[in-house]
Amino acid sequence: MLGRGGLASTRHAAAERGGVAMSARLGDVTVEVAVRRRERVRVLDDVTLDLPAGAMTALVGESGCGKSMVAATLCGLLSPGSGVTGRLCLGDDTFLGDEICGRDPRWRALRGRRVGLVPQSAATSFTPVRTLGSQLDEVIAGLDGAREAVELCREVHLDPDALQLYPHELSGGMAQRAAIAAALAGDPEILVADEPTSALDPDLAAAIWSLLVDTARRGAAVLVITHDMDTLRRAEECDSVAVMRAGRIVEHRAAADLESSDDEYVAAFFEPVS
Ligand SMILES: Nc1ncnc2c1ncn2[C@@H]1O[C@H](COP(=O)(O)OP(=O)(O)OP(=O)(O)O)[C@@H](O)[C@H]1O
Repeated sequence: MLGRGGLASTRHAAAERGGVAMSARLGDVTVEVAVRRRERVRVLDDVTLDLPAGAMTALVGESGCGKSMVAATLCGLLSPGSGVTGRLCLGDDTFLGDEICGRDPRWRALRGRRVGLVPQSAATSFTPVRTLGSQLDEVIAGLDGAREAVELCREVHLDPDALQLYPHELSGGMAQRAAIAAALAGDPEILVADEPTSALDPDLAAAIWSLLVDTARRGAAVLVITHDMDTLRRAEECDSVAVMRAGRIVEHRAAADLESSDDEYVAAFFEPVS
């Protein structure tokens, strides 16, 4: 049974913030990251992506196509020195061009509280020298979270005994669930999860997908970046899937429509594995 504590609290948080659930939109966003002095590489190319409140969106694409860059852009975590054009709307806040990078002061009130990230490298998102419990407590206190660490653990199907452990004592799957717990601590209205089930067995992966779908159904805009096409196929409640290639979104539609796409690259993602 999935924890329901966050259900009420996300609605409550949204109500306190004005009653309007937040959606996110990337509009014509191009990102170039600095690789050497005076040299930049284009990693996102004119990306437009709508993440409506209350909807679960998946983002798929070949390795290196820019999925994690979309996550970093949505969370204001692009590296300093990146060149950005376009527009990012997070609820009523609009960021233009380089404001998207993350140094704009408005990001401080947004990160964690309104926009949450489950990073791809879950294990390294915790410091190795402190227990998971002390780190989760700190995140909850910093974000004025409504739920305690034990409650968050139960919500993500992690045994609360794990709170006593140091990060190196967690399995990959435990670290992944701990990172999801940390991302949920501030009840964000926009949740970006980068490969949240890559280290989980199929049953746990399905449970985490249900949790993410629930998070969307209670009003959050949820983006899940994934290679886990089996779980994605079973997640019937996923509202739409965006497919990326070489820094661009090539299609964004309901999963059922993408299966019959004329684009071979897109259709290949949805072919059943024999
Ligand atoms: N800091 C950086 N400096 C230079 N290039 C980078 C940097 N970070 C990412 N890239 C490049 O940006 C492109 C997109 O990377 P990204 O991590 O977003 O891909 P991805 O689709 O998430 O891949 P994967 O599925 O393997 O995680 C890649 O070509 C990568 O090499």
